Amino acid sequence: MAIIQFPKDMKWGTATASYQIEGATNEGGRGVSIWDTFAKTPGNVINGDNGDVACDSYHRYEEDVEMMKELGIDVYRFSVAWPRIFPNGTGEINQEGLDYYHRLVDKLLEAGIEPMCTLYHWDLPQALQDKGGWNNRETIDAFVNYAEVMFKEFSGKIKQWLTLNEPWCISFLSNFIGVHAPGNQDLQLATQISHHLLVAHGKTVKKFRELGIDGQIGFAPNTTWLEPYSNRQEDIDACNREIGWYIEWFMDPVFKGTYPQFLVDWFKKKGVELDIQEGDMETINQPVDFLGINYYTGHIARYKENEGLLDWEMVEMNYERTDIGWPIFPEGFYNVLMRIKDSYGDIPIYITENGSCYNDEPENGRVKDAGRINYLQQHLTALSRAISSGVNVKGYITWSLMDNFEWAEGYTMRFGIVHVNYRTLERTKKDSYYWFKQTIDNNWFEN
Ligand SMILES: CCOCCOc1ccc(-c2cn(C[C@@H]3NC[C@@H](O)[C@H]3O)nn2)cc1
Repeated sequence: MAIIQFPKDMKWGTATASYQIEGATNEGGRGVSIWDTFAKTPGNVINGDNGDVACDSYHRYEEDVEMMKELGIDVYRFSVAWPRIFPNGTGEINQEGLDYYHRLVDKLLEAGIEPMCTLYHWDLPQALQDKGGWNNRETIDAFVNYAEVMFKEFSGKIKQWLTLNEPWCISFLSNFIGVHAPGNQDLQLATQISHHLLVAHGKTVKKFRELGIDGQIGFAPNTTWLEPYSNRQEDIDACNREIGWYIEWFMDPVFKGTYPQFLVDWFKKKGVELDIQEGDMETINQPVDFLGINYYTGHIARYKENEGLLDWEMVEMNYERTDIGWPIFPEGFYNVLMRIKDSYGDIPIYITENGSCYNDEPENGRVKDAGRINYLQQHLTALSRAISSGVNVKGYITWSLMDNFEWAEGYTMRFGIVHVNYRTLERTKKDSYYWFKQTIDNNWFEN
């Protein structure tokens, strides 16, 4: 057994997102989002699930904050539903929407918990989608306008801001692979959207600086790791393309001001022509205060000609998998963090999402989610290794505080350290909640 110890200033937290937990989609003046539309289109979400009720956190946020206070976390990462602030994306501000987030943030501050606000976690106002969504450069300015309102309204209360959650999911998963809203399957469209997202991020960071807001700002790309099946260069290159699609495609523009040429060339071969306007790359290349990193899984892979977009295939190595089918691959977590350190230096990093899907149900009021505890132990050990190797990790925020709407998987996949009964909305703290509480309290755990 080993003691895994963390730095004394390590921050611990939990994460959620508006569409996944709030419910009350027709309340408080909220406008329609693309996820309301997508989820209500038959076939898009398992069981036809949608976010109309979700965890009802719009009404139950006080109970949720109490659970977080008992947990002893330092920071709570939540997202704001843009359609609650601007029901039509732009134009008239919905005061009821601002009021809800003031209630939430005030409750967090009262509990001694730092709010970390994600401005965009996928619930784009449908009115903007109707005008082309992220493919329309006007949406960039609409986003900056929305962000400016939030910065001014919550200045002094919220001091940790994230512009975008998982731009790879917003662009490629949602507009090329097509399993998330709005469900397009067009590589040119998706790649152009990825560029517009980065411009929106850069313009928002510039606005944050211009306003002189007290606080820090970053963004939260999702990452993955592919370990080459062999040391053949074709296997190494194939893994590099997939890792780069998540990491370098989004981080090189922000930290280096350029797209990774090997991927630009690869996409060009696939017929993609990026429309980059004068000044875009300088806008994107704004210094950020910290980098959010989301990591869940990785696998072994090898080159396979003409397979998928990037010519690789997964090699089944019988890794243990979580209930959503993702391999448990903690070495990938370490490797991702080391790759980022080697590429981008000592940028402060928050792990803004890491967690696992286990669908254990309560028995006599207890949820024995040993699998989730095992996943946390393995990944926090990998994180400790990365910190010992010099990665500048400031905090660890687990996904998620509670079971919630897991996008196309609906309510069938549970990522929470707190169980939610979606019929009664009763919350039940799982064994992993108590394990995480002890780890936070100690700032170490026994592996
Ligand atoms: C047919 C091919 O299908 C490919 C599916 O490809 C993916 C990739 C990645 C994901 C994914 C889901 N999550 C968890 C969320 N992160 C943000 C938060 O809202 C969590 O709910 N992270 N990555 C899903 C699907």
